[in-house]
Amino acid sequence: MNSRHRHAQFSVTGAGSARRPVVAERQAHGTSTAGPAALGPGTTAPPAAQQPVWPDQAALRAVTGELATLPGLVLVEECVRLSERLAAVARGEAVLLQGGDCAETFDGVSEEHVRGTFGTLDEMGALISAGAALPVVRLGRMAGQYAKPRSSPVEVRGGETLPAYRGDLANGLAFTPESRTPDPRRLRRGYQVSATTLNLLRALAARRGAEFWTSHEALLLDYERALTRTTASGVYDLSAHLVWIGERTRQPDGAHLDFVAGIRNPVAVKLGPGATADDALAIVDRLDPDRTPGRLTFISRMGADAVRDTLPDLVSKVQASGARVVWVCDPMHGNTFVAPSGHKTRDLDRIMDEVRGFFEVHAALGTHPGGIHAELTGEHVTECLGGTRPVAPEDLPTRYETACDPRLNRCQSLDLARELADLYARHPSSRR
Ligand SMILES: O=C[C@H](O)[C@H](O)COP(=O)(O)O
Ligand SMILES: C=C(OP(=O)(O)O)C(=O)O
Ligand SMILES: [Mn+2]
Repeated sequence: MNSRHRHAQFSVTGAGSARRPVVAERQAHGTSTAGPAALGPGTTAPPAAQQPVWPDQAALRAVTGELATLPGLVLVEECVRLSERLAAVARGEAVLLQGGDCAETFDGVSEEHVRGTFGTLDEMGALISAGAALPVVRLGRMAGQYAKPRSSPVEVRGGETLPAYRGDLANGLAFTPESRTPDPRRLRRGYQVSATTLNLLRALAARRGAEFWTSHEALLLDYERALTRTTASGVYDLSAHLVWIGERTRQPDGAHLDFVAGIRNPVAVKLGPGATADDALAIVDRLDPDRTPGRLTFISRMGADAVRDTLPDLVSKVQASGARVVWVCDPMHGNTFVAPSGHKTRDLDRIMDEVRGFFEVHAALGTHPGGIHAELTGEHVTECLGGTRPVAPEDLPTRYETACDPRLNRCQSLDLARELADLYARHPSSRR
């Protein structure tokens, strides 16, 4: 990874990000409204939170027009097959393992990096599969995870204020006015590097005759819409097999839910500690009106302190609605804090605690803990604390390379997988 990613420090307060109400982001400075491609007479575009403000609209139109003519990155039949695999997860017959960088970077696409994440997910999957005695569906946060929602629209360093980094699809990480100005040509580069990554992933998966799927947050709607195609089987976003909507953009009347309601890919939505059962039920009605197992995944990211209190009501009421969604635990985003050194970090003990809480909730309700969603890398970075080869607070500067959130390194990822294997083996619904 490029040295410019080292020592990334954040002036924004990371500790409370899980507690920030979703609506607070809606009117944030620097947020533009991106409407649907075509609107009927008298209709208005739903507001889109967390969009970059593109200064060059003509360049944006040119790039999105070009992307709209290019082949999709994935095939419709692949998306359909992933829906079938996720239906098995929803029925309790498989486990979902979703992971990868918080933010992929264009410069970070190397064979070593892609192999590292792929191999880590593969090893984790083998461990979890053995513990659960179930097949594991491997889904990378890869080949398109290039857009980031932010707590603050700006970053302040040494008295200078610039737009926050919103992912390589929007602007650059370097703290200069040129780099931080959103550039629509990045959308084309994002398509190209996603294709490069996918090419390698397909080769790695084929070598083992394994299935591997791709996913990213469908945040930057100009990009997602440009890669959406109307096919004989319906409308699909062919930028990835699965796309998800994040905690900051799941407003019921917002453009992001509106977008995924219109596509047939399997989709996921993050639910933070402020989410109510009514919020979840409204999302079910909107995205999964036919109650199709595999269509909708909820990614719970409550935080270790909240998961045991907040999750039961959501799971039981969604279950009572007749929906058979996949429940996945993201134990990363509710457990973020800033270390005294200024590094945004997470402690593996807290991550494990949230995972255990997630399993306890499902054990009490008799439902299936569908899987895990983690930010991780195969490299030996020092971004999260703890583990059997422990990273201590003083180690954080050694290899802190993430462009956004702290990732588990390979060793910490395997620690997590061993814990999951154990939890599945002991879970009441386990086949053992
Ligand atoms: O993954 C994403 C981060 O949690 C999100 O971008 C917010 O991070 P921030 O609080 O550093 O802006
Ligand atoms: C921004 C992210 O998560 P959340 O929407 O849960 O905050 C993420 O997955 O990187
Ligand atoms: Mn993240």
